[in-house]
Amino acid sequence: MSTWNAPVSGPVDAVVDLPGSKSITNRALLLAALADGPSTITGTLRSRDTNLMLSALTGLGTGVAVDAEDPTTVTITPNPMHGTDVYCGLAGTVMRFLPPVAALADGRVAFDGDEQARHRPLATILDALRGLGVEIDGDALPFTVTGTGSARGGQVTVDASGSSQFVSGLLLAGARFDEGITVAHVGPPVPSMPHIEMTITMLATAGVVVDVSTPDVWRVPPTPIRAVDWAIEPDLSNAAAFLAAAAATGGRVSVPRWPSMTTQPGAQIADILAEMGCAVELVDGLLTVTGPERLKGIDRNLKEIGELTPTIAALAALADTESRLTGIAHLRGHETDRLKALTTEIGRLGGDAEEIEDGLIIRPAKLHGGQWESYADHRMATAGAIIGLQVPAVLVDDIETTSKTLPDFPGMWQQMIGRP
Ligand SMILES: O=C(O)C1=C[C@@H](OP(=O)(O)O)[C@@H](O)[C@H](O)C1
Ligand SMILES: C=C(OP(=O)(O)O)C(=O)O
Repeated sequence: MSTWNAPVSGPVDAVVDLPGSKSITNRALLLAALADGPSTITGTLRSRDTNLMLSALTGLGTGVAVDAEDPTTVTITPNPMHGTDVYCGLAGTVMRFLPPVAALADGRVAFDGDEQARHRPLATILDALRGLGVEIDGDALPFTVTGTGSARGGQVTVDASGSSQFVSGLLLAGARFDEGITVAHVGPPVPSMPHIEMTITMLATAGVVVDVSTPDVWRVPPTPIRAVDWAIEPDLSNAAAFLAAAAATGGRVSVPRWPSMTTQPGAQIADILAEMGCAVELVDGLLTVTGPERLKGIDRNLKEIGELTPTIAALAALADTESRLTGIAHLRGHETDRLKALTTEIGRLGGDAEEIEDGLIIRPAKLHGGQWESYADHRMATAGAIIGLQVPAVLVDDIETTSKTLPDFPGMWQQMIGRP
């Protein structure tokens, strides 16, 4: 683990091409492994979270062939699945998406992950699978799923207010259950609904039509999952951190290959930056953000786009007016308790951030340099980098943790500010 002196920068002027989306990559890999034939995936994100998914699928028996010249082109060949050990790291998409897949394996699948991952909520999905007759030992990491080669499926009720990934996980594998699956949510609203839309849209592309005619109920029929040669979009949530650099420095950042239609909630960063005072334009797939002289705070419910919070909070700490970020109580169960982490770290630099029941209030304050802890959270590390563009001597610990979803964040950042 190394301390990284976040570089200060004047107005940036850069084009930043982002690697593939974590969320789309891990869904595509999983669907390909359960499909009715081989699939080739292009633009595959190769980062810690997606490499963990690839290792887990390999362990379960799936054929994985990586192109020798282009590691982002991966061919997946489905095979009957068997018992193995699955290491989840800190990846929500691995620890929540794979237990239903393990239920289809013939044998004992033992899951474990990083120390911090042992504190992320999992019981909801493990209890749901138990309710469908799957043998599971444990309520959090580490736990085991003992599969019999098939799963009955059926109807299950969950409280998914802690994470949309509980619903996505059940839907992604549900078509392969004997009776399909019907998931009903009962409880406070589900966060990150666009990520459930992403799941439903990708299932539809693979020939699985999810019935969404009743609110908060998702019905997946038992049907084959078609093989699809997926082309992965750039990661718009990671793009957000680079676009934020334009906002923080009064500079300009463009991201090519910005999809005209997408299920990625990260696309909403464009609206948010506009509301904070940036000029935003999308021309022929190139999204360009030009930062203002003075950033405005924002009053916004971020329930749908919780994963953008650290990026938005970093900008809020640099803004001239107060920000209220609400609808994000569930961030306490992300990679770390992000509400506590952001409040603590912004405060350590002299900022004024207050944790409220479902979010944060961030008031204008003069910031100074100091230590910025990452808590093994990639988005905390990038939030420190954003503040460090304007505030000298922000020392970000464990910058390597950004490799969870980006293979070379420090290199890309240096290149963006023109100091490779
Ligand atoms: O399904 C997905 O790919 C994700 C869903 C969201 O999780 P939560 O609903 O737990 O916020 C999001 O924050 C996470 O980064 C990725
Ligand atoms: C919440 C996140 O990740 P995970 O997929 O591990 O839940 C995130 O990337 O912001």
